[in-house]
Amino acid sequence: MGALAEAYKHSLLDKQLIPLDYGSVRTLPESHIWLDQSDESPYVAHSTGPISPPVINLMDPDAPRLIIQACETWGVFQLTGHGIPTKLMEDVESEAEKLFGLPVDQKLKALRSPGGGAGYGLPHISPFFNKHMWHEGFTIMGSPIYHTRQLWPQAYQGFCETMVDYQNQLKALTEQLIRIIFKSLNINSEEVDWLKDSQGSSTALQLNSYPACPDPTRAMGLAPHTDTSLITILQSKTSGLQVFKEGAGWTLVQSIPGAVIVNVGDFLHILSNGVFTTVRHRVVVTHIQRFSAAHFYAPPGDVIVSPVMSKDFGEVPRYRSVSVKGYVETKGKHFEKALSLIKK
Ligand SMILES: C=C1C[C@]23C[C@H]1CC[C@H]2[C@@]12CCC[C@@](C)(C(=O)O1)[C@H]2[C@@H]3C(=O)O
Ligand SMILES: O=C(O)CCC(=O)C(=O)O
Ligand SMILES: [Fe+2]
Repeated sequence: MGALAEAYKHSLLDKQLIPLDYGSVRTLPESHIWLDQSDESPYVAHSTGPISPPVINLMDPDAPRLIIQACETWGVFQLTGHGIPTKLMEDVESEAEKLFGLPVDQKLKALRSPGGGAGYGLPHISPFFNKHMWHEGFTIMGSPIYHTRQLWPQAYQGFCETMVDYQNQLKALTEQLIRIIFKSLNINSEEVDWLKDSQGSSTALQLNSYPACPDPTRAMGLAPHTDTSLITILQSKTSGLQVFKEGAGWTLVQSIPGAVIVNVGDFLHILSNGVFTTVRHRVVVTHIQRFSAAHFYAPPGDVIVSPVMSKDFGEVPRYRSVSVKGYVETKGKHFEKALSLIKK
């Protein structure tokens, strides 16, 4: 929990956004047609593209080098050999399927309150767009019990156990990756208090559902964004995520069974003085419903993030120092402009 709970708090105050009853919609409503938004149109790329992000096995002795390289070139890679049990990954997916399969009235009982971070609802970034996304999400920050009880007054335990187990394992995996990455940044993990005793770190688990869509090429699953995190780890059985790469455009990340997708977030971008790419990504939809689970990790709110200075990462800082809290607030107010607002 922590600082991430404050994300987009203010942008939501004036609008209560409620997901559609997707199951009952036969044609795409005007409010959900994105076609006119030129190069941002979901229609542009439903294909894989000639190149795609690297696949890295964490057990490979060469993994650290490959990870650093991927952070620079793509800002995203797929990871195998990560140790997250297949059974747990499957359970997360099937619990998500159960949750989003509930009747709308039931799901609305766990609706995110205005300005609240956790619960059921449309993406937090929705107020920055004039069209709605073809999406419904369930955000977990800290214990999932409060909102899950509203969904299943009696039978919330199985869901909660799976999510808590997943949160713990994903947090540990994220911290393992951070240690690898910090080495290349010349940061001694042993001297980073919040990493040694990660109590204060902020995490969030986002379950995403992209309902079956009657008109996929004109709808947007999740609008282009970069993540407000140090690192995000994503799982999905089905493809749908696209990443933007300079020179290649929007590229579909083909799902590999058992692999997770790791992406660089804004904080790692700042820390690396802009050398690691905070990857812009979005989600396309199809006639078939898709689920994903994204785990966000950020340092505690009062930690100051400043670009590291070295031969490899530059002698001149490209960003001003920011507190995690302060940046989350700037992102919530200015979204895409947040990084440029803290440029030197
Ligand atoms: C911890 C986070 C990170 C959040 C906000 C908060 C909780 C949910 C995350 C997402 C999940 C869906 C995409 C996104 C863009 C959104 O709308 O909500 C993400 C956002 C961010 O990465 O900025
Ligand atoms: O569903 C996906 O593949 C991506 C989700 C995502 O980008 C997010 O939750 O931030
Ligand atoms: Fe994302």
